[in-house]
Amino acid sequence: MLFKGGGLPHESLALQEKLFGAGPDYNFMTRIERFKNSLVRVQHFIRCCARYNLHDHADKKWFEGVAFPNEVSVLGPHSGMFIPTLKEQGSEEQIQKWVPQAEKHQIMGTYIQTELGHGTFVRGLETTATYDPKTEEFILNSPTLTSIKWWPGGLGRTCNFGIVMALLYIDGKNYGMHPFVVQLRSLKTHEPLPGLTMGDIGPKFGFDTVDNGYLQFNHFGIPRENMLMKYCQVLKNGTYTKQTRNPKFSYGAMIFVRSMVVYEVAGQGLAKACTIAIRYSAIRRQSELKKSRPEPQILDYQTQQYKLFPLLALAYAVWFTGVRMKEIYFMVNNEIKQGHTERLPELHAISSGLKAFTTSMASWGIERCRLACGGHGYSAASGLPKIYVNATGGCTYEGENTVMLLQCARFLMNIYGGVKNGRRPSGSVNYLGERISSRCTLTSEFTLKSLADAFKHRAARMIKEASERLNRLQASGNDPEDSWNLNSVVLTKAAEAHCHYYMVLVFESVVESVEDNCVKDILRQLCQLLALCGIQENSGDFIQDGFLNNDQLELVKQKQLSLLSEIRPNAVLLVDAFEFHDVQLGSILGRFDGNVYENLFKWAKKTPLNKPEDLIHRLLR
Ligand SMILES: CC/C=C\C/C=C\C/C=C\C/C=C\CC/C=C/C(=O)SCCNC(=O)CCNC(=O)[C@H](O)C(C)(C)COP(=O)(O)OP(=O)(O)OC[C@H]1O[C@@H](n2cnc3c(N)ncnc32)[C@H](O)[C@@H]1OP(=O)(O)O
Ligand SMILES: Cc1cc2nc3c(=O)[nH]c(=O)nc-3n(C[C@H](O)[C@H](O)[C@H](O)COP(=O)(O)OP(=O)(O)OC[C@H]3O[C@@H](n4cnc5c(N)ncnc54)[C@H](O)[C@@H]3O)c2cc1C
Repeated sequence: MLFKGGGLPHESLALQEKLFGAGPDYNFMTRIERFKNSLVRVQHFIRCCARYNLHDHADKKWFEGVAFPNEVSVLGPHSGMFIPTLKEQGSEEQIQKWVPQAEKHQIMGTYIQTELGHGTFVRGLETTATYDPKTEEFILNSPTLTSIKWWPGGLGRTCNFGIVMALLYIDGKNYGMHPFVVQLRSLKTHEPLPGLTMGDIGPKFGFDTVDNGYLQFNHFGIPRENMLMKYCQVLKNGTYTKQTRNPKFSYGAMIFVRSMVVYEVAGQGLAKACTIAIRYSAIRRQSELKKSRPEPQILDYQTQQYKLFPLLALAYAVWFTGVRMKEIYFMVNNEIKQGHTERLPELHAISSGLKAFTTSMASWGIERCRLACGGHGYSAASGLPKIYVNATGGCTYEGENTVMLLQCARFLMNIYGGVKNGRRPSGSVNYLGERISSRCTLTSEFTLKSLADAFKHRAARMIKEASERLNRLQASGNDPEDSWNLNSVVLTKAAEAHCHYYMVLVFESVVESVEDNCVKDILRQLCQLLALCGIQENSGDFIQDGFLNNDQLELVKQKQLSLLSEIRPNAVLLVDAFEFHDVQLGSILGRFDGNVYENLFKWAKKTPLNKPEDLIHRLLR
């Protein structure tokens, strides 16, 4: 690991200091300046990776965090979607043709699926790719206004290639959604190729550094060899062949990004927000805790601890869960490459569920961190608004969270139905094969095992009840689709309970794996706090069937509050342990040296509005 802990080559840091510190500050730039500045950093990043021979994924990711603090560059869709889709869905010949060019950034690609009229419902997408055996071409077309491709990152001005998801038609027959490699722009002039209308979709809530764009096809021909043909082929004469029963293999890129989003977006975003809010809360002194005593650190107020320490525990939980999610993705993906696709449904379900669960929790948590920092939290100097607007995009892209929870719920209903027919579940849903014990083992000791068992009980009960309610709705005369819709709120909650249990279980396993007793004790406190807050915030789920009673809930609340003061002495160390470099944090409130006020004043004086300009003076006269 070359860079972990900030071993960044000096000139890159100097560049980052210049770009963020001494030079034009992101916060003082217009959208176009931010976009152009990002492109400069993309070029610098690519040169540094070549110069320092950066190939290790973790090193590149760390360096990306410095080069693009709390923002996505066009490298996101290029390396996170375009290249993986080529590798996963391309034939050997196609991989050889395009992947080397893409990895050398000779071509820059994106993933082009969403349309003006459809994003969630992939089967409702309208762009067509009609095979013409005479010219041995696919003719791509946007048949309607709503079929215009809309949102893909980098599509507006930057990318010259893309993977286009389109409906394959041969001899009038619709074969469904397939991926096609499409050159979008001339490699010489960078102008859109004839038959393509392209542009940027305009300002957004965040993502200022990415040109999310639109693309309209007007009977645009591409060679037959440009349909990615690992799993399905179209022969010269138009014959369609396929090597997989599962039509969802073409959805593979989405599973990859969902699996990465848990760590890269939710985990990193929440951990950074906690770092900023907790460091600032140790710096900021305000009000009077005791008469005639100095103003205390705001971190000494119990309410401030109650706001931030559960989020710190959550940040650690999402971080560990994101690491586990990546491990599972690469393990199952390797199995699939060897033809073993049995675990694809579970991978789809857990990646959909955790992507939704963690990005929702992280968005809520980042905003709570901002609110805990008073007025300076509302300043762009805190870095928190930028972290929020970029992280919260993860609740929508790669599958809107409600829809993703319903996909997870669909899998849970299938598994639960199978258990009733004698099938033994395994992996992340193995607990659904166990008898649900109504006996609560929680004691005032609050062992991690007893806490995890409480979340297991809650998830199993809610999944069972969702399944039974679905059956009752159908038994009372509703057709399957209406029954599903009338049960969808209950289904999403059951999916959330499953993901919540999964996250507590992962955290418990990490704590048990730690050998250093001091670290083990501190992480155990965080895991306990995570679980106790989960019980308190969802207490209805735990008392509904009598699993927990009021006395036990009172014990939960007391333990939760006592943990706050136990965690207080280590709170700053726990955020320092994330090892974010100041440039990665992008926050004056969260500076490692704690020198907030002096730098806040310096920063404010640099704002363009303070530049003496006749125009403004004239306006103000
Ligand atoms: C670029 C990032 C790089 C790296 C990541 C790191 C960090 C991220 C940082 C920044 C991100 C930067 C930019 C963001 C980039 C964003 C890109 C996008 O948003 S791309 C577009 C994403 N769009 C979607 O996700 C659309 C969501 N909709 C769907 O996926 C499908 O429509 C849906 C699954 C909802 C329904 O599909 P449908 O065909 O209708 O199937 P149905 O529900 O009927 O189910 C049938 C059957 O299929 C199973 N199934 C569904 N999907 C999959 C799948 N993907 N894999 C496997 N199986 C699947 C489903 O479970 C069901 O099975 P059963 O019949 O129940 O057995
Ligand atoms: C920052 C960002 C980057 C993106 N990058 C890309 C990219 O690179 N490539 C790309 O192809 N796309 C990209 N997208 C598009 C993204 O994938 C879609 O926005 C997303 O899939 C949601 O689809 P939609 O916007 O059409 O919302 P819709 O599908 O119209 O959903 C709108 C709302 O309707 C409700 N809803 C919809 N369907 C259901 C259902 N079945 N059950 C219950 N409720 C439902 C939900 O509340 C949902 O929020 C990006 C989007 C964003 C915000």
